[in-house]
Amino acid sequence: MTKHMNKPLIVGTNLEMKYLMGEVEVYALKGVNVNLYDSELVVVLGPSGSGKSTLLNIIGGMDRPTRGELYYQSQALHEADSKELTYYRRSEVGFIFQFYNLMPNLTAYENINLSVQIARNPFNIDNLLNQVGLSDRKDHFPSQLSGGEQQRVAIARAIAKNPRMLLCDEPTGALDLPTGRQILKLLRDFCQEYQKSVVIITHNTAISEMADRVIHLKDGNVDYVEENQNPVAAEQVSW
Ligand SMILES: Nc1ncnc2c1ncn2[C@@H]1O[C@H](COP(=O)(O)OP(=O)(O)OP(=O)(O)O)[C@@H](O)[C@H]1O
Repeated sequence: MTKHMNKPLIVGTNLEMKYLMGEVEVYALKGVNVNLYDSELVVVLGPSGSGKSTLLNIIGGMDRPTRGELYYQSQALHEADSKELTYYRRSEVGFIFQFYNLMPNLTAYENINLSVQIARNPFNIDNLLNQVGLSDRKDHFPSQLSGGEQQRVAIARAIAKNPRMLLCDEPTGALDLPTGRQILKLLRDFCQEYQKSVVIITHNTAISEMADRVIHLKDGNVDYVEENQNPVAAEQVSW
């Protein structure tokens, strides 16, 4: 695939994550290799406990691997100090979670503005609200919005700072099918229009049909990787 002829944005080699539970060592990742590219939508699929969130947290600079190497372009994230990781998270990574994580006391506009204020080269908030179909809801508080609307605000907030990649943890997990499709379409559009890297972790195998690449995790390892030459449109995903 031509995309993969470009230099990868992220190169993770032999990533290991070990937790100590009292005397017991738990390996959430056991030596995972992963590359991410611009303009590519990757789905990470795997059963509960297979290491999906751990991998996303490492790629997003929230945790450092206990072994292995992780590069963002030429930056060695596995060796970065917490200040460097904070800067990386702020400027390069947008996060989207299952339960939106909006500030309840701020309006839709103000929630998005939070991320704009820490950005070097942010997008225009009104344009983004328009793009996610929420111009008429900008002054609403999260409690006045449906789940799908809240998730659209969360996506606008993650995109607003113009990150190089979007990392999404079960972004449609709390939504019905039509609303979930709208969210998936926004993620695909962001990937395509702005040539950004999008990673979606999920239990939902149906979502993998829209991915350019699917990484299957099993018990802390990459089980296998599939490439979709003809990913389906987000509107056609069904579960
Ligand atoms: N902070 C932690 N301390 C100890 N063990 C942890 C910690 N975080 C994760 N683990 C363990 O690591 C393994 C992988 O967890 P992880 O959350 O990455 O899986 P997951 O695939 O995202 O699961 P789910 O789909 O249920 O969210 C699990 O066995 C989990 O219990």
